[in-house]
Amino acid sequence: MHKIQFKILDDRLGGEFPLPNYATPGSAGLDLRACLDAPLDLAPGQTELLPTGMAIHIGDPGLAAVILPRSGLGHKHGIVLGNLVGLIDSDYQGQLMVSCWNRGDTTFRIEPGERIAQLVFVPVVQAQLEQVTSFDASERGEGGFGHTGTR
Ligand SMILES: O=c1ccn([C@H]2C[C@H](O)[C@@H](COP(=O)(O)OP(=O)(O)OP(=O)(O)O)O2)c(=O)[nH]1
Ligand SMILES: [Mg+2]
Repeated sequence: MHKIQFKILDDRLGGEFPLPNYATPGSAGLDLRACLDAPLDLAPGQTELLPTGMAIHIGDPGLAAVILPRSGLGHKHGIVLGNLVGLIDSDYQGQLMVSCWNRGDTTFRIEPGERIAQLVFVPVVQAQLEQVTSFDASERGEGGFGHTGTR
């Protein structure tokens, strides 16, 4: 288990709002909570940047974190992320923010402390780009975007 430093920026976190934790031993994501002062009604098409009340410092360039939608909110209520996926750099020390987008057709109420998205830590490879003028041939070559067909 990796150790990642975090700071509580909203006193309700760890009090009335539980700290992020893995819901089951096999869970990949830590749920992030909307640290709102009052319920927020997100109208169809509306996007709001919500604070999570916490900051992390990953500190290792070989790791990053991604913020992903919760499948229940996304599928049943159309509550996904305005940036589709949030990428948290290993040197970011600010508050984790969640861009919440209501892509559905009904208003959705987000309650203070509600679990709105999930945080997944992922390995990262930083690459040094090496400029060339031609590549060794590959089977695919420049084919893409459906090149291999649909069946
Ligand atoms: O959903 C998100 C996405 C990003 N971030 C924070 C952490 C991340 O390290 C930083 C920058 O994100 P990104 O590089 O994706 O945004 P940018 O538009 O390229 O901003 P910057 O110029 O600061 O890199 O913002 C969040 O808190 N939530
Ligand atoms: Mg960036």
